[in-house]
Amino acid sequence: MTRTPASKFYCFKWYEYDANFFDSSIFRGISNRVHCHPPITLFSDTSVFILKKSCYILYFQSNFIARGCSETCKIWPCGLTCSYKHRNGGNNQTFFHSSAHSWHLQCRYADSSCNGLDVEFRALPRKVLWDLPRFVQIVEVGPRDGLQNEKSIVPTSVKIELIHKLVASGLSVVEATSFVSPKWVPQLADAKDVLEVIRHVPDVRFPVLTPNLRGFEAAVAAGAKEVAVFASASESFSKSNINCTIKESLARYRDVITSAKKHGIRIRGYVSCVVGCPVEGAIHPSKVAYVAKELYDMGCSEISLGDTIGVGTPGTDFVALCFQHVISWYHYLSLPFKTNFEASDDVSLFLRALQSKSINMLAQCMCEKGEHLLISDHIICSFNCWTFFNATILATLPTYVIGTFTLLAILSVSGKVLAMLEAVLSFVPVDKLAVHFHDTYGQALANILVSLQMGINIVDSSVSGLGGCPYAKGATGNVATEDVVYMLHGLGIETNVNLNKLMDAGDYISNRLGRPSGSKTTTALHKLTT
Ligand SMILES: CC(C)(COP(=O)([O-])OP(=O)([O-])OC[C@H]1O[C@@H](n2cnc3c(N)ncnc32)[C@H](O)[C@@H]1OP(=O)([O-])[O-])[C@@H](O)C(=O)NCCC(=O)NCCSC(=O)C[C@@](C)(O)CC(=O)[O-]
Repeated sequence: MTRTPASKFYCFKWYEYDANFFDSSIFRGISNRVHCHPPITLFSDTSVFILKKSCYILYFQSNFIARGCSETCKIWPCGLTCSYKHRNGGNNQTFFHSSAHSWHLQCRYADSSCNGLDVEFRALPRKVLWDLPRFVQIVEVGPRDGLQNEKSIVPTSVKIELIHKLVASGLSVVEATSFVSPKWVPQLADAKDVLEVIRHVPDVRFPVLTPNLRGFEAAVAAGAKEVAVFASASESFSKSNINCTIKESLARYRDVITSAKKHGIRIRGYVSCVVGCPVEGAIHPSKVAYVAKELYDMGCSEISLGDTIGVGTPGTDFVALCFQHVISWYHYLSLPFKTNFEASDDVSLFLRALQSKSINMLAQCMCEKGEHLLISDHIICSFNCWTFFNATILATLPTYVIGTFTLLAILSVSGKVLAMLEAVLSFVPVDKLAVHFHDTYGQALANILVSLQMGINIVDSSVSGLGGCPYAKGATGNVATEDVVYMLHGLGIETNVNLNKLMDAGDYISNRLGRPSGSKTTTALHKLTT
């Protein structure tokens, strides 16, 4: 299986089947079914395919599917009607499918009426879950993120016992506490006492939060071997959480990181509000990419992307899909770029980026020029994007209109996890990224799954779903570690965590806090055993 990272197309050969496959009843069954649907002419969401002597499938992200065979190899832009020559029959036939959900329809349809499609069904999991990691590193944040929001002070001994229980379940990274101002977070005023006891536990990493040099020095004095700095992609949240602008926070963290490097201390970097902010609403991916890049360039060994208020949803939206289509059209038609968009040089630059590369470069362009581009927002107001959903019209529109449309599409992707990840991945290697989802809207597991599909294999979570940020109004707890482990094990992904022991830890802290566990897995399994 090969992957073309530059364009974010995924291409893989249909390697189970050789050319004989196309003569088989399976293929004929599918193709007959497909022909029952009207051929598509426009926007078949993400279906794009390459055909050679054997069959290749090429698709955007997790969507597909179209297939066929031909003697020639050609990449078709999304949504074009495609004719191909069947190697035996020689008839030209239209073979694209027509809608975003075509894949599901196709399979179900085939199941009810075609023989021999079992093979097709057995291949399903591989198609859907083809790129998941084998191992996921869980970063347990319960003792810090989970407890920091608790109103009544949890005794230090309880915090220490909780950490021991979490470690006993197999968790090897446990964020233990914060060396922040006790005036700001009174619950964690005992950071030194907690760390001094647990730091002797072998083979476990205990990162602690440090908001400034003062916190860093206190943490090192207490025996910290790993610290975490926490910036925000939202200016408003930065002010309410750490009382400074994003720029000021990055300057502070530069000092912390410089000092940490001297001490040989590992640094984790957080970016908060990566999809939404309680004050500013949707956060543009370019802002997240900018902060993540800064932290990474400074020397953070891992960047954790936090959906602080849990508003993110996994998917891209229809407008964003259209954005992808626009790019395809540009590539396919090699449209000339009349940079007659006189509004600003930045827009011209942006259009050139659009012409030359993929969404990655656009994200980069947005990151560097984002401020100016956003100023150009008014330009897009006069356009109604729905007018442009027809690809034929798109192809004939003056370049600047398409550019405008694209701006609109980009602006509309805010609040979506995939778009955010894609922007960040332009700057930070995937193995240096972690995700940190609060579960306010019940989207955390879905967001984790798409993050895994994007190649990320470090996931933050909190035992019993404890947590919430004292400075993020309305935010509830992190996704429960028990639920994450249950899902990962269900997917066949290793975590080295024993779910029963983890639930013990969850029960322990829930009892101490006097409320039921926030983990659905724990609740369900307890019901079974009582
Ligand atoms: C950054 C500050 C300190 C600025 O706070 P400030 O008031 O602007 O700073 P200051 O320098 O004026 O200090 C105020 C007082 O705190 C003291 N102080 C100053 N620094 C420290 C320190 N390190 N340790 C102990 N004490 C400290 C300092 O000495 C002074 O004491 P006073 O002179 O008034 O007696 C403050 O805003 C703060 O501590 N904020 C932390 C807030 C916090 O912990 N939020 C939750 C964590 S972030 C989060 O949850 C998000 C995350 C990471 O989980 C990811 C996600 O979900 O998105």
